[in-house]
Amino acid sequence: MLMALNPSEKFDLGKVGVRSNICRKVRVVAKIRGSSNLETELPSKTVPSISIHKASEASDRVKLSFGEQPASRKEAHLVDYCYEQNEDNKMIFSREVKPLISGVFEGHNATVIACGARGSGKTDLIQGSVKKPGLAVLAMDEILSRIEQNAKSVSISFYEANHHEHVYDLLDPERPEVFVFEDRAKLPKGISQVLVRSNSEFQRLYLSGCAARKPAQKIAIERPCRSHTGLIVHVFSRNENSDSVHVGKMNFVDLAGYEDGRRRSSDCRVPVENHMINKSVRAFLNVAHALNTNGSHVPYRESKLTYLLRDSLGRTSKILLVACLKPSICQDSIHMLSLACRGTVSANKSKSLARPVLSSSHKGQILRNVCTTERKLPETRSHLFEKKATCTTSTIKGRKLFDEENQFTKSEKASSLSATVSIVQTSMSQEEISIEDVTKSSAPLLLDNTFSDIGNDVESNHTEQKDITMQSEHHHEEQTPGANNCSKVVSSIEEEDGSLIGAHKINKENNSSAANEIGSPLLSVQLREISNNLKSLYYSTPLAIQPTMSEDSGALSRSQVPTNIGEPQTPTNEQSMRVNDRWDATNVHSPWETFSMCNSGMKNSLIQEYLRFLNTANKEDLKRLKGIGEKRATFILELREESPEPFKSLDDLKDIGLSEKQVKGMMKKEVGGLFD
Ligand SMILES: Nc1ncnc2c1ncn2[C@@H]1O[C@H](COP(=O)(O)OP(=O)(O)OP(=O)(O)O)[C@@H](O)[C@H]1O
Repeated sequence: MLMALNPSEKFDLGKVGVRSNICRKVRVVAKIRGSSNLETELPSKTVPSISIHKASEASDRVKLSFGEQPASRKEAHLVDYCYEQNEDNKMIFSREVKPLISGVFEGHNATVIACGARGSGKTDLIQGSVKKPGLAVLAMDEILSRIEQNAKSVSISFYEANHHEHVYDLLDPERPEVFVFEDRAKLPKGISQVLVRSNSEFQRLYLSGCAARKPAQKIAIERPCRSHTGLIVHVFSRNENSDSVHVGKMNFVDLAGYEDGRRRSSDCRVPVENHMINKSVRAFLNVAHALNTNGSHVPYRESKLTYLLRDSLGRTSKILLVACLKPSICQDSIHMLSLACRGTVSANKSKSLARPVLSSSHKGQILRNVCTTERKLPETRSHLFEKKATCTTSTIKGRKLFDEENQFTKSEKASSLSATVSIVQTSMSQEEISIEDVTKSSAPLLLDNTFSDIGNDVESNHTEQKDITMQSEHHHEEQTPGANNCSKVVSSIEEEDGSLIGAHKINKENNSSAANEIGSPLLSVQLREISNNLKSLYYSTPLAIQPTMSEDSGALSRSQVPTNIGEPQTPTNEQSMRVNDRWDATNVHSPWETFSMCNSGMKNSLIQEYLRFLNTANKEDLKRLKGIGEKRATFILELREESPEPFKSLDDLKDIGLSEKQVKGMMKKEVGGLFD
């Protein structure tokens, strides 16, 4: 049962549409779909009702709440407007989409995103039917009528992305998988663009594209596999030389239906696709949230699709997010609505309510902050770890939270996480993250995953530091940014102890001036250095590799500094013990284990060096890498224009169209080449 507003109250056209969305970039509206025959037959008592209350007299914004309870601040969801069952696509089009079309002709990209639970009417909204056309069809009609007046032309692209985020071209009868790049004109390459002259032509193409996804969609008779679809409408004009010039584009994204990732299918399995699909749905909502809260970072890289559409999801684009709701309200609908309207409170107010949805690059920043903090603190490394264990009230709360959920078992993990949470709070004060918000979050899975990722990242970062520090003792401090950080940690320890400062300082100065002169040395040269480093590690004792801490201060002792890089020696028990003291998380006893540790350090250094190379090398040098040709090198440079350090992990190589397997193959080839 819906509590309808007085229609005259609702359609105060002076206040609706984009005009009421002054501070926020994304307009968020809800749409309650019509009831099917079955739903109409259900007695109203069995269907929880949606209550719609005007948020204030001055605007069209409404609060949605569910069930019989009166709307309180906690349970109400604020949206810019709510379209009820009797309000059809034509009305939504004229009030919401038509104003965006004018913007496209003026050069502003626009995006309409439909999100919601499964079966909430997203496809009905975007695609519609022959009798009741959807927003995309109505928009195309409008665009086609305008291009004639404005001497413009229009083409379309249509794609589908599955739960692995593989993108398929729906306008190509073969339905091939495409790797989508953008060229300098911001046009997607690798996906068909078909010129459209009339609406009938468009409908034929669009409907055949829609039909093309159906057979591949079915994985089981009862449960079609979920996927996202996207239509891009490109508007062009002709310049005096009759060349096509891209004016703007409009995207219609029909996101796959959200379904609780823990829900089991009829054969009692939890489908893996649930988790994957939900992740990319959330990526869109996280982008919308970041835009609406004026976040300093917009997490486009959380999903391939948000990255693909980033120029239509930017701060100058016009974005409409429609949260589709089933008339019979369900938990999935409420969850989606709560995520969709996170940023609607107000640009400023919502900052304090913002949940700590952390993107991978935020995590990267946090990890860098961990390193920087370690470097800056005057304490020795061991003191530092003690410090991490004593945390502020909120970090203790945070640790408790995760301990309770058995996210972390090792004490180091817990203390690393605590340190991370406290650093999140200091370094990301803009977002005002509070642990209470974490506990109250209506997206616990997301947060759990995010924080457990951070925990893992922090831990691997520590491991990486340990490994790299071993190498830094062999005067290769300049090898990687990570190694740099760690060597500085070692140096500060040395300074406290008063020993070795001179030698290291000279060495560092030499290295840094050499590095400045060289700029970005060739990867192969750097890899060779690491390779030589490995050789020296082969021929050194574990003690020589890892100077130990003196027992009371934890500082490096002069007597334990490696002086002898000669014949291999079997470590004594005492030496092994010291190794264990130094790296208390590991139990290194045998030469084999020591050797394995060296290898893992090598691998990390190689990866770091490879990424640094991608982030800094010039085009010609990039093309010397296996698997990087002219196109990819150009694309890498473009990525670097957008963000100075686009490659933070090997996973980021997916952005240049390389699969995990291809990346592994490339790394193997690079390393293998060293022994030629
Ligand atoms: N306005 C409407 N009136 C009556 N029934 C509707 C309406 N809109 C959608 N439906 C019905 O609701 C069901 C789901 O619609 P639709 O396929 O559009 O949802 P969806 O959110 O796209 O689903 P999915 O999450 O599976 O992609 C369909 O059976 C459709 O017929």
